[in-house]
Amino acid sequence: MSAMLDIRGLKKAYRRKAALRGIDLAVEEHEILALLGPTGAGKSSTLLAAAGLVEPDAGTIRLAGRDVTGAEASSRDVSIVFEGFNLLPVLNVRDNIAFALRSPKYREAEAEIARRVGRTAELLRIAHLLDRDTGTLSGGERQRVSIARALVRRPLLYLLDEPLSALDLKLREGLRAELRQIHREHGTTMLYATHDYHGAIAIADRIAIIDEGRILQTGTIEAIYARPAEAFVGRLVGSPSMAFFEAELRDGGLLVKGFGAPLALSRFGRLAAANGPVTLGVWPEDIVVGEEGEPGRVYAVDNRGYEVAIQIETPAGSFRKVLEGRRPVGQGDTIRVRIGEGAGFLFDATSGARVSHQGERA
Ligand SMILES: Nc1ncnc2c1ncn2[C@@H]1O[C@H](COP(=O)(O)OP(=O)(O)OP(=O)(O)O)[C@@H](O)[C@H]1O
Repeated sequence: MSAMLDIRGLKKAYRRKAALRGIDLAVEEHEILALLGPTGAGKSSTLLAAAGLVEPDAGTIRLAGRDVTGAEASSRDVSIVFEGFNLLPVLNVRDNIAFALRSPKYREAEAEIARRVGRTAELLRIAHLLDRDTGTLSGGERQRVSIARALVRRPLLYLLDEPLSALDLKLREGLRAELRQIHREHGTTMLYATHDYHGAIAIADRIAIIDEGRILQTGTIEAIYARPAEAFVGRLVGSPSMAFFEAELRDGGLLVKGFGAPLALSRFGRLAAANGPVTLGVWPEDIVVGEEGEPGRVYAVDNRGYEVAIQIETPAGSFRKVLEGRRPVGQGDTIRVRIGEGAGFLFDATSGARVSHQGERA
């Protein structure tokens, strides 16, 4: 299967400051790929380059097998939704949504346009706004109209850049479900940029993690959980994200700062280094909080009614974890933590690259 969008070695600098440092990214046909990364990671630049709105310094971009690296934006069959709004102020909502369908490129029949606009407006719950002036809309309404403008077309690829950021939680969840519904019905292909982990896993088939202009890892969320490529991946995924502990490989064991007994190394599989400082990363779900194990202190408690999110401090590092129950622990409590059997990954203390290889063949 060839990719719908295939980006190789994409580089871009703005005023000699590198924003993209060799992006490799493939979006398969009919998939939703989330591009997940913190602010300034290069998400928008990647999408703009794919749309032909930013000229790359190096690399190639292929769309449905065709090399479009130097091609005009208008010749690429993509639809883009940006954080900023792209509405035409002189047209009402209906004509904004219909705009692309009336362009010389599409020139759909008016009856077909009316049908598509009506259906899309219904999906996005803006049917009651169709005759309104775009200038009179709220931020959330404008964003929905903007998404409708993109979705009314059937391009090869949708590029969505934080499309739901201006919406409140309920609307955001509703729209996410609707985007997935449109995806199911039409087998669309989407590249969806976001800094929101929950949003990414809720909508995407696969996730590509981006930081400082590089893709750190691409895969299903299960695959990323099973084998995070770098410590930074653990910081970006999970809810809460990965717990990190300062540790040291010494004499065939792992000494974790402040822990009584060393951890056996067998759990970590093949190791790249024999001795020296490492970072132990553990998914919070694999840390047991209770009566046994190493000492820790509850630093903060965030009550959520039926569960609590707590921050726990240990001599080797602090981490967040969710516990069930109304008030299982209180702020300032001394507790014990135990790292579950076979859990944890080791990362290079400086570069953050994973140095343990559990579950992988030597
Ligand atoms: N037109 C521009 N001129 C100068 N620098 C830019 C320009 N566009 C982006 N940058 C810089 O390039 C880097 C990547 O920006 P980009 O907008 O692609 O990141 P992002 O991941 O989309 O961030 P955000 O989530 O904040 O939108 C940042 O350091 C940004 O400041």
